Amino acid sequence: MAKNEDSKMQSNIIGRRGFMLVLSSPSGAGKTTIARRLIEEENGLYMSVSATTRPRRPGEVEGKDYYFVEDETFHLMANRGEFLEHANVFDHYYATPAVPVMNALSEGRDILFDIDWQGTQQIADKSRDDLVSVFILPPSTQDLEKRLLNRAQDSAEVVAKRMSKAADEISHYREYDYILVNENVDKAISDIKAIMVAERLKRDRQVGLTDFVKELRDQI
Ligand SMILES: Nc1ncnc2c1ncn2[C@@H]1O[C@H](COP(=O)(O)OP(=O)(O)OP(=O)(O)O)[C@@H](O)[C@H]1O
Ligand SMILES: Nc1nc2c(ncn2[C@@H]2O[C@H](COP(=O)(O)O)[C@@H](O)[C@H]2O)c(=O)[nH]1
Repeated sequence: MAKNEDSKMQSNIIGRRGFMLVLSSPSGAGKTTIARRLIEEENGLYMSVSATTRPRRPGEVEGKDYYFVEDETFHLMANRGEFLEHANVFDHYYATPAVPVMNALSEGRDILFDIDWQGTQQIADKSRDDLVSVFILPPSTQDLEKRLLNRAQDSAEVVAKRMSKAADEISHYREYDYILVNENVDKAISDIKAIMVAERLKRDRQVGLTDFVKELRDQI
């Protein structure tokens, strides 16, 4: 599928600061599925690759899905201030390396995050204006459990633990800018693309706007 170039063109003329597009949801609602498609289809959108102490799942690739690190390395990096946010989720540590994100934003690239509500709160505290947050709900609890089981990548015990935390995760939906029910993946993706188009046009993100408008007016 061709990548969407439309909203990039205006950025090239005026100059734009990137944003952080955060997806959160209870485990299994579909963040990873949606994120992979968005990265494939959206020009100018890049995935933030988190560091984690959780064991690698079959098929996961180091540096693409996660940076898999030992507990000791994780805490060393956290103490050195290398993370934009970090949290303990389902008994493992997860964190967003800060440098790639900061570079991307200033270069006008948008960054996609698949992180939990704790990380989203930390990013909102540090950098609210750069944040666009989307909370994804499953159509039903039964669907959520079915998706976790069908994914077939976690033990029954892990699935049960994730289901038991779902209500807590969902209780944070009010902290997000946009709420989507992921019943149909294509619809969820097209809704997020619509959000991105609108967010790319926000006046405050268009850093070259004053100069551009001045030039237009001077030409009249
Ligand atoms: N709209 C949908 N309809 C049916 N199945 C879906 C839908 N969206 C995602 N799935 C499936 O549900 C399972 C869980 O999806 P996914 O791994 O993307 O969830 P997640 O939110 O990233 O979970 P986690 O937080 O545990 O990483 C996958 O097998 C995926 O193919
Ligand atoms: N606060 C953060 N949460 C993160 C990060 N990377 C992933 N996550 C969240 O953890 C759970 C579990 O993920 P899984 O890959 O083990 O299924 C899920 O809710 C992710 O959104 C991060 O860097 N920071």
